[in-house]
Order: sequence, then C-alpha cells, then structure tokens
Amino acid sequence: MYLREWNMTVNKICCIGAGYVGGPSCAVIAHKCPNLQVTVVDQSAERIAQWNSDKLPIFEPQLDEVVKACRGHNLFFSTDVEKGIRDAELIFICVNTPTKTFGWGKGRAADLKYIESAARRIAEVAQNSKIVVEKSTVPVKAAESIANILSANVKPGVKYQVLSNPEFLAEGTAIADLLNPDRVLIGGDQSIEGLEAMEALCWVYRHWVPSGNIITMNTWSSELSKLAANAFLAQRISSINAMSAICECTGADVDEVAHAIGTDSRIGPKFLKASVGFGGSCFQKDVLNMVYLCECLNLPEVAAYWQQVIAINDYQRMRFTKRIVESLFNTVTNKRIAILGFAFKKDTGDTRESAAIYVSKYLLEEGAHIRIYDPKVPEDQIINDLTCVEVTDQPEKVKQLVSICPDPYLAAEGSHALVICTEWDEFQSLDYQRIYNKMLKPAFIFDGRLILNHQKLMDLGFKVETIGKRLSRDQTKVVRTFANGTP
Ligand SMILES: NC(=O)C1=CN([C@@H]2O[C@H](COP(=O)(O)OP(=O)(O)OC[C@H]3O[C@@H](n4cnc5c(N)ncnc54)[C@H](O)[C@@H]3O)[C@@H](O)[C@H]2O)C=CC1
Ligand SMILES: O=C(O)[C@H]1O[C@H](OP(=O)(O)OP(=O)(O)OC[C@H]2O[C@@H](n3ccc(=O)[nH]c3=O)[C@H](O)[C@@H]2O)[C@H](O)[C@@H](O)[C@@H]1O
Repeated sequence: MYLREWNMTVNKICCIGAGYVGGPSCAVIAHKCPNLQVTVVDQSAERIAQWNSDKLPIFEPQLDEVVKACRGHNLFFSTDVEKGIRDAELIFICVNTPTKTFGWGKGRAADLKYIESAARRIAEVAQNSKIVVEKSTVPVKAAESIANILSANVKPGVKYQVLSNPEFLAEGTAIADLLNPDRVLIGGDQSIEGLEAMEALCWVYRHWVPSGNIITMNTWSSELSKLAANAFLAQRISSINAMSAICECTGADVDEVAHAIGTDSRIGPKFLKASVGFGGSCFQKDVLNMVYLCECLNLPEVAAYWQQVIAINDYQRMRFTKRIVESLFNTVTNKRIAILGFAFKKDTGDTRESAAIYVSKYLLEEGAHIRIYDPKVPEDQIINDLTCVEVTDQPEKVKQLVSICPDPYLAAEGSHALVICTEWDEFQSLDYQRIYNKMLKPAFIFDGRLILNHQKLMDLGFKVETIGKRLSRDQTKVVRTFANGTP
C-alpha cells in the first residue's frame, strides 16, 4: 500500500518479539497477506531456532499448519533484529511487559525495559521512516514514551508514527481468535500522518477482517481499552468464584447460578465458569498494572476496587487447597496426591501463573508428595516452576517431594487424592474405575474445574469435592449452622 503523506509503500513487516503473541499473530498476517513479507525477530537464538524447526516453541492448535504454509515464503524468523528493523516499513513491538519485581511499583507496575530497549533499537537502526505498532500490553501513555524516545534520536529524513494495536487473542484458541477476531483495535494520533499510518494498519487487517470489526480511536483510549478488557474478564471470574464460596456454604450450585444469570442477555453466558482461580501471564499482571495506574492518578478507591479482583483469586486458590487438606483428615504430610493438569488452561503448554503452581506450593509446604501429570507441559518446566524463588526456599526438598508422571494412571497409583487443576478434555474420559482401584481408600477427587461427572464418581466409591457445590458432605450440617445463627 502506498502512503502519500509518507511517500512510502508498505511491503515489509517486522515484529520484535517471537513469543506467544508475536509468533502466532505474524504467522496469521503472513498467511492472509501473501503480498507482504513478514519477519519475526527475537534476541533469543533458542526461540528463533525453535520457530525455524519442526517443533515450534509454543503449542497452539492449528499453529503448525499456518506456520508451515508460509515459513520460508513470506514468513521468516530471525535473530538479526537490526536487519528486520531496517528493512521494514511497519514494525510491531510484541515484547514481554512483565510485572516489576523491584523498585517503584514493585509487584504492580509493568516493567517497560523491553519496550524501551526495542524502541531504542529502532531509533538506532532505522534509516527510513517507520510506522511503529505497540502490540504488547502497556500502561496508558506508553506509546507517548516510545514516540519520545524515537523523536529524541531521529535521523534526518526519517519520520515515525506510533500506533497502539493491542492483541486480544487467548492462548489455546490463538489462531482461531486471530483469524476471526471480535474486533481489531487501532489507536493513533489524530493528525494527517497519524490517520494515514492507521489506515495502513487497517489495510493489513482488511485482508481478512471485515471493516466493521476494525475499530479506530485515539491512542490512549486504545491502550486503556486493553487493560480494561482484561480487568473486566478477570473480574467476571472473581465474581463467579466469590459466588462459589457462598454456594458451598448454602447448598446452592454455582453451575446452576451461572446458568441462571448467564441467560440474562445483559450478562451473557461466557466467562462464568467457577474454577480454582484464573492463571495465565496477563490477567493478574494487567489488573495489577491498572491498580498501579489508579494509585499514580491518585484514585485510591478505584485502585482498591480492582485490587479486590486479585484478592479473591488468591483466596480461591488457597481456599481450594485448604479444603483438600481438611478433607484428608487435616493432614497431607507424607500423603501422595496426584495433580492432573499443570497448564493454566487447557490446550496450551503455558504454565505462567497457573493455579496448579499455587496448589502444589501449598501442598508441598504441608509435606505432601505430589505426582503431576500434564499432557503438554514438559517435566523441566514443572520442576522450574516449583523450585523458583517465588515458590520455595528449599528447592532440593521440593525436588524430592515431586514426581512427574507420563500418564494419569501412574500419577493416581497409590495416591490418597486426585486433584484436577486444568480442564483438559481428556480428563473427562479417563477410566475412573481403573483409577479408583489403584488409589488408597478412601479415595478422594477434588475437581477444581467442575468438569467431571460427580455422581458417577461417587457411585464408583470416590469421595468427591469440587468448587461451588457440596457433594460428599452432610447437607444438614449447613442447615444446623444457619439455625445457630453462625453461618
Ligand atoms: N500471551 C498472551 O496470550 C497475550 C499476551 N499479550 C501481551 O503481549 C506481550 C507479549 O506477550 P508474550 O508473547 O506472551 O511474551 P513472551 O515472553 O512469550 O515473548 C516476548 C519475546 O520478546 C523477546 N524480546 C524482549 N525484548 C526484546 C528485544 N529488545 N529485542 C528482541 N526481542 C525481545 C523475548 O526474548 C521473548 O521471546 C505482553 O505485553 C503481553 O501482555 C497480549 C495478548 C495475549
Ligand atoms: O491479554 C492476554 O494475555 C489475554 O488474556 C486472556 O487470555 P488467556 O489468559 O490466554 O486465557 P483465558 O481464556 O482468558 O483464561 C484465563 C484464565 O481464566 C480461567 N477462566 C476462564 C474463563 C472462566 O469462565 N473461568 C476461568 O477460570 C482460565 O482457566 C485461565 O486460567 C484474555 O481472554 C485474552 O482476550 C487476552 O488477550
């Protein structure tokens, strides 16, 4: 596409950051825009080598097919960041923006060092004008910081426009989300050059996304909308999880409550599945980022409101684990507990902020032996997650207490309890009679994802506990407690 104000044609795209977002989103752009050349660059030689191999660095349904269809034709993965930047007219920044672990804003603010280093690299290397697209999730006004870095180091004859184009894909459905997005959001400067830069990015997406699904707005609205979307989604999960605690005390059933409220078209049925707590690299990070933003803007009441979404999530993971310990006669020391599922959700091998890490941590602190099975997470990833400094100060002890099993039946063998932490489909069709026979009695199942047929399991002899409903326990206890006035 030719840009008149810029006297430039968009032919080549570069993406800085070959992670969960940069890899899949650029693969889809390359697949849908055969007229464009797309190069994904990363400073990690290991990651780039994996993208160029038969075993891609991330597991996503359909990703292999899309990458194989265009890799080597108009899709390239490279460690040559400079060349990637130099050749492209349009550059996506898709680097990580983790929560800061030090200094001001520690534990809440986003660490923007990778964004800044990408911006500085562009400024250093660029010999002609560039449209720079911030795709990473960032605090409001980050685009302005990028623009300031670029303009402070600009070379004669070079122009920049910085756009915000946050990504809304969810892991496990990344390719489907990218091929069929609810919307594509583009924020930019409302100047003539800014509008033309936005039009160039709209043109890229129009190769496959209907115009009506491409929304344009000012940069700050776009940046804030991304944080707002994740905060609203996380808040819905914390809301239904808060309901699950009430359900467990009252005899109500959280799935029934979710169904009842979800049929109200104003509320809608999605994202109302109670669980052991949300995980993933973004919900907690982005809500905390919002909390920090509110504090900086001197809005303490608003900050406290969003902080509570995280507090309920922490409470849910802890509450579920306490129930495991209580049910196992108040001690799990030296007991064997099988954990099924370690990824933060099904259909991904990603474990970042996975609820399974927290459940395992609490059980290990109580001295349990845990046997973990996950269909996609590699053994070394699980061990790294459980021995990192945030989880334990006794990594050697943890290694002794944890074993990774190649199948769920081996994990269950000789165990006192089986805990479902991830909603993998395969867990619904396991041979639970076989599992029951191999377990110690009474054999407990804790379904942290509400995915199993509880009645069938109880008929087999299992003691079953789950989130947001009482199954094995005596319902009359609840009524008596209320009669005493001490719920
Ligand atoms: N993971 C997800 O599902 C989603 C993530 N996001 C956002 O997208 C951004 C990226 O997330 P992920 O892809 O999950 O991160 P990631 O950690 O998987 O990938 C980031 C990549 O950037 C590379 N990198 C960092 N600085 C670099 C530099 N200066 N030059 C070259 N490469 C550099 C790293 O080596 C890494 O491979 C984050 O801001 C995240 O919040 C947004 C939507 C979905
Ligand atoms: O910014 C991001 O990184 C992305 O964050 C989420 O995507 P993701 O974290 O990949 O996955 P989700 O499907 O949102 O699930 C997040 C967590 O919530 C849990 N969850 C989800 C839905 C639900 O009803 N209940 C529930 O407990 C999941 O099991 C998982 O642990 C958003 O859904 C994406 O739109 C966004 O782009």
